[in-house]
Amino acid sequence: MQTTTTPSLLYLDAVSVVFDGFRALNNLSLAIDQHEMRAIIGPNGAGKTTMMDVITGKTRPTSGQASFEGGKYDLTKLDEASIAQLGIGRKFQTPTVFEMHTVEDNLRLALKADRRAVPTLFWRESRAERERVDSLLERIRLKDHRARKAAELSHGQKQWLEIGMLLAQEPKLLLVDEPAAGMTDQETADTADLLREIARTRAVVVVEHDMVFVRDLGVKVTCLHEGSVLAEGPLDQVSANERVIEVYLGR
Ligand SMILES: Nc1ncnc2c1ncn2[C@@H]1O[C@H](COP(=O)(O)OP(=O)(O)OP(=O)(O)O)[C@@H](O)[C@H]1O
Repeated sequence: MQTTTTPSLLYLDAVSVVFDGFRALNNLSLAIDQHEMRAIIGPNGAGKTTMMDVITGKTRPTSGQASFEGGKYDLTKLDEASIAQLGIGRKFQTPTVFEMHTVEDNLRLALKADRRAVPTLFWRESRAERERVDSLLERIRLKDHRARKAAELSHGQKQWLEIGMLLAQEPKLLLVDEPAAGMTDQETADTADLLREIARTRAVVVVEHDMVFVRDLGVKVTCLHEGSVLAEGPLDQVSANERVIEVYLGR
């Protein structure tokens, strides 16, 4: 692989993952640009989670290449912590916030884990920290809930808080797994807005089954099937693809 010539932020090249003879990913190639948001769709078992696992270093490809920042880093050679440190953040489907802490304390804790942070004396009181918490609260629409315990938030608000905690670490690429699952229609629409805002300054890959939400995102869509790309392009084009209808949308 010519790791130095690709301009993409994330580049998967012919990645295969074989579990006990079963090909969860089969020659999967995918390129994500800086500040691009991409929606990944596809039927159960298509390989979406396995693809995220390869990107984050949880699963090693059986063959193929995965690189980050225009080929600067070979993700297949790094462990999960090092990949997170490079600026790849992952949001799993179930929110994992500190329920007994307030919303703003959750964000403060996440700021301390800022992968770029230089240890600062009296960091707790620092004005920079307060400003960052305020700006994150604004962004994730929880300014009026800052002093509430995370446990008291709605499911959707908890998802936003966790996204805020990931943003505190200033990822270059944010991977988000089914953010709209279990959300109200309004929360779903707000989440699409939030992710669009986030994608102005970083890349976002969203795995999602909710087609209303995917339409709201208004971004390029990749449909996976049996571990490979079945179709890729604008949602209208992908959703008109006969094979996509057959294996996924027409169910
Ligand atoms: N650790 C593993 N060992 C064996 N098989 C696995 C393992 N992880 C995943 N698989 C299989 O690989 C295939 C792809 O799974 P994956 O979870 O990536 O699909 P998915 O597209 O995320 O599906 P869903 O939409 O249901 O989350 C599935 O058939 C799954 O059973």
